[in-house]
Amino acid sequence: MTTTSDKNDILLKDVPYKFKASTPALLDNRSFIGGEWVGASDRSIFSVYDPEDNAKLCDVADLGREDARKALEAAQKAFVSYKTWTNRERRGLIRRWADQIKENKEDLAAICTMELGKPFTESLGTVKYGTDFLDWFEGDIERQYGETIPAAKGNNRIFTIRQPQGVVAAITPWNSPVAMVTRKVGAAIAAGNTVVLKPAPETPLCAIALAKLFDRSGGPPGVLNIVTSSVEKSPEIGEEFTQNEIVKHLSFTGSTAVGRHLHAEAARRFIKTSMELGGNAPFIVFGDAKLDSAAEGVIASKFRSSGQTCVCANRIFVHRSIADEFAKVLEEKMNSTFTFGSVWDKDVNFGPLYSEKAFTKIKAQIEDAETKGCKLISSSKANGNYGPNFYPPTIIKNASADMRFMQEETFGPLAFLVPFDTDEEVITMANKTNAGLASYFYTEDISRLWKVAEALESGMVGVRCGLISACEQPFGGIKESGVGREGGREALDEYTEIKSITVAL
Ligand SMILES: NC(=O)c1ccc[n+]([C@@H]2O[C@H](COP(=O)([O-])OP(=O)(O)OC[C@H]3O[C@@H](n4cnc5c(N)ncnc54)[C@H](O)[C@@H]3O)[C@@H](O)[C@H]2O)c1
Ligand SMILES: O=CCCC(=O)O
Repeated sequence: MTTTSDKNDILLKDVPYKFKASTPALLDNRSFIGGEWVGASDRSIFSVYDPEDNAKLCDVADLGREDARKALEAAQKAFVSYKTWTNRERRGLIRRWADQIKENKEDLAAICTMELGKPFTESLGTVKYGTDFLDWFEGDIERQYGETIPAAKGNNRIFTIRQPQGVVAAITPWNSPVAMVTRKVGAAIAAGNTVVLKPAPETPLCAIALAKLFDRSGGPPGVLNIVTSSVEKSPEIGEEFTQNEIVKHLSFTGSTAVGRHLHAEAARRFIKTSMELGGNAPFIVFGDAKLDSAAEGVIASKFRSSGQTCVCANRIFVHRSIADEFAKVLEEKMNSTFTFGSVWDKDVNFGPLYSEKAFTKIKAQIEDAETKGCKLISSSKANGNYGPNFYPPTIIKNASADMRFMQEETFGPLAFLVPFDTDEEVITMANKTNAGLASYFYTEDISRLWKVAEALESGMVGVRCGLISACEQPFGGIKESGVGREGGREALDEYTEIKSITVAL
């Protein structure tokens, strides 16, 4: 642990500006509690690194359990008045926040590129995706209807209303530091709750920037609070979130292992949870598929964000009759799709992995596949030096069920191709995982389309499309991929309670 010696608030320094920021004030390294920008009460800090070269970007306030408690108290205080806001007033706030993000999209994208290593053009896309959620929630806020229910007793009248839950504690991962925040926090605030957010230690700067924009939009103090923390201190914040009676809803996006732990802890106090966890998506190319479009689907699904999304294809099953031809088509498309280079170059569309840890995991999966006799084909243009965490988009032919990738998320740009013979066999293989987030398949047969879509055990299915993520879609998984849905018309329901009111006439 490092400690600042001067004063509580850590001033931003030593952040290399790799872009011409029109609003440099967006970049900050402090937390945000009750409308104040603060450092850790014990003055500790942690470092954030640039995935492109592993160089240190800056130090950030490393808050602990006491600070998290203060943030929860600030959120509870703010809830007292925020819950009286009309839906139209909340709608205005979400609108202004979305507008602020749109006005500052280049700065925010640049911060995303700095801390995540995402190519700048792709970061702009992720900022747009993040803002789409706020646009969507804004549209839904005024449609939080109740019902009237015919009563069995003649003199009674029953109706329901929806009310906010109170203080929501939110935890987000590093891999999508803008959209995972707006998708979760935007819905909670739109529904009338107040929030304490703990962003990932690897990518806290986007969350801080989003809070700055929220502040500028007239967000009242305490409605959104940010508690930044290191890897080491995150568990104590998790403990405070699950043990403090102020928290009414714990909303987590991240790995299944951490989600399982937090879900169990939250259950002790019957805190409502939303759990958006890991995936292990199957992607099936049936023998009748159009190979060009299936290959485009693989590229969209597998290689988006260098393979680092929860919905990335993880296991690609290809019918044996077309397996060789499909690998060839995929290789050609990969060669013509990707441009490598500095992530700040606007033409570059494929970046490094987010850390050395991720790179090591990919290498282990590759070694496992090579030991078991697989052939590797990497994108032909990827032979420059693109930094220590760069791994090129790669096809692994003739992969088999005994390999590591079948049971663990790859979270990197490795397309494992597994041949199959029958529909029954491939559906059994596709469902043979504890995860159930996304699945994809390509076929031209309408009867197979329905049967397979119904048989796949996942919360989301992409049929003849590799990119399914959208604000209007209920996003979430079954099995060990989580509980609840984010986005879609279900989103605000997650953050409200139904109250039934019976009136005797
Ligand atoms: N289903 C979805 O919508 C979705 C979206 C994005 C990412 N993910 C999943 O997230 C994972 C990648 O993200 P990650 O590596 O950041 O996951 P992670 O579980 O390691 O960390 C997620 C967050 O939890 C925090 N955390 C870790 N241990 C904690 C604890 N004991 N108490 C409180 N907080 C704790 C981390 O600091 C981080 O903020 C992948 O498995 C991916 O599939 C899922
Ligand atoms: O990584 C997970 C979320 C990305 C998405 O919403 O598509």
